[in-house]
Amino acid sequence: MRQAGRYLPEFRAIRVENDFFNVCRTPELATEVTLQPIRRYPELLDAAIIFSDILVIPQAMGMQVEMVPGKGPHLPEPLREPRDLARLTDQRKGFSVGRELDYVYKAITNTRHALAGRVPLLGFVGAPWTLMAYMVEGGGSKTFAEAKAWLFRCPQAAHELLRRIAAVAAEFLVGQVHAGAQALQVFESWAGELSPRDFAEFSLPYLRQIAAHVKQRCPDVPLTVFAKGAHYALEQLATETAFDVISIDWTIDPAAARIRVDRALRSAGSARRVVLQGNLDPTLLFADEDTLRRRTAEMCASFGATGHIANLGHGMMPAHDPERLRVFLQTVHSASRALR
Ligand SMILES: Cc1c2[nH]c(c1CCC(=O)O)Cc1[nH]c(c(CCC(=O)O)c1C)Cc1[nH]c(c(CCC(=O)O)c1C)Cc1[nH]c(c(C)c1CCC(=O)O)C2
Repeated sequence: MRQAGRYLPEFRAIRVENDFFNVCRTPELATEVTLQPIRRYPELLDAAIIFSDILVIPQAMGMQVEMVPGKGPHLPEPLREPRDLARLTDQRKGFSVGRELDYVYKAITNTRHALAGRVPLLGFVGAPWTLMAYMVEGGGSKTFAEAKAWLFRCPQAAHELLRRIAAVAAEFLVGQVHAGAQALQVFESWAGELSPRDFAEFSLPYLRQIAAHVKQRCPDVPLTVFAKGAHYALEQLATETAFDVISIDWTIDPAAARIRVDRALRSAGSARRVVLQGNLDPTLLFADEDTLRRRTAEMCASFGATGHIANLGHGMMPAHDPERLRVFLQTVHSASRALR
């Protein structure tokens, strides 16, 4: 998450001249920025993730989205009530996911060529609840009161919006595979704002639909879900969806997550193996090197020798030192060699 980004001076240099979404919309720039971390950490990163943002879907559905430096995403005309759904363009005649988001497909194809097989390329989307939260709040929020009020006050309109976002997201993921993405991730970054009951009603069904749609069309493409803060849903994600990988944040103990997922699969009589991804607290990159090494090795050991993709539990931060990230990456490799 934000493997490319402001912690890298070479990224900041490009952003001086270019607006965030201009980078997303210009295949050469998106490729350049996607490759920056791959070049800086040769042999250490096992995948690249296409430079884009989850908010390209609200844009494709007709909403204006700006990236305000130092503040994050801003949607100047948020959806405030159910009748605002009429402003969205996804149901208008002639709307096409492929046409609206063609620039992402071009960036993916261009980046696949530029990577020349060095590492696989990941595509991604935002999940419906997380995107709805931005579309209703108009940006980030401490409480998500506006978006949650929608869920409780107008559940039908909320489901209508979530269903429409899910349809666009699912088609967009398949299009990314056709453009060259070799694995996919779905970001439900605001899952933790929902109670288990509301996650079951407003998030899980759409995650399930997206996974089913993609798995039907692209059965061999690994599919990851990151539902930040949704510890309570580990078992459901493992047994009630088709995701191959569950990415967890640092508030779940890896060994406990492994046991819970395996137990849930066994009691559901499922023979499938779910991989876990995560989960170092990104703030540990601010610790001294010895602490970072020790905690990274502990994390790898806790996940176990197999079925783990090492990652941070959330995104890189602008103040992170790129050399500390190198220490993390080197330690992941040495720790996993030792485990095997
Ligand atoms: C919620 C979310 C967003 N975007 C994303 C999520 C889900 C993951 C998560 O929970 O963080 C996902 C995302 N955003 C970005 C990527 C590109 C791929 C990568 O390198 O990881 C990915 C996978 C680029 C980005 N997206 C953003 C940046 C930094 C902005 C800049 O360059 O000005 C990058 C590199 C901006 C962004 N975009 C978003 C926010 C909240 C922000 C502000 C964050 C901040 O200011 O640190 C929405």
